[in-house]
Amino acid sequence: MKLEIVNKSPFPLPNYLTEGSAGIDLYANIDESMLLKPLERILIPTGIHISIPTGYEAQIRARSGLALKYGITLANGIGTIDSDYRGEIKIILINLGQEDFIINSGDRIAQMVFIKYEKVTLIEVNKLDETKRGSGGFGHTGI
Ligand SMILES: O=c1ccn([C@H]2C[C@H](O)[C@@H](COP(=O)(O)OP(=O)(O)OP(=O)(O)O)O2)c(=O)[nH]1
Repeated sequence: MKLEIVNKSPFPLPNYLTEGSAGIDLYANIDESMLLKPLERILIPTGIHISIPTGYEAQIRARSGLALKYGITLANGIGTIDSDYRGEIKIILINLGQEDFIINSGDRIAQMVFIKYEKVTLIEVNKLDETKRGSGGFGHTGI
């Protein structure tokens, strides 16, 4: 899939689809370093704008190294970038660690993956078909 991208950051475009890597690293495009205290959230600009083909979305995901070493993850779990969004992609970081975390311009703070999704027509009914599981969930089969 080809995708148009505007890069207003000074950082090079990522080498997507090389070496079998699924995620494009996203860089913090900030004027000054920022401090993220434990349990604080912050919105970090990337300088990246994209035009995603209809039927696809981009997902913003945490970087596992930052999560494991510092507790730095995304406050929204996975960010959804809609195919009709033309604004700047921004990253909602949260510090779930116990130490202050400093974000410097050019740090790779998250990654972006492209996903094809199913178009769904919702059909409203009064009753659903029956299954063995029924309403059971949330560990009802034990651990
Ligand atoms: O981590 C994120 C999540 C979203 N967005 C942008 C792209 C997305 O298309 C738009 C709206 O995101 P979302 O649908 O998650 O936001 P919402 O809270 O439902 O607001 P809206 O009413 O604007 O849809 O914001 C980001 O830049 N980063």
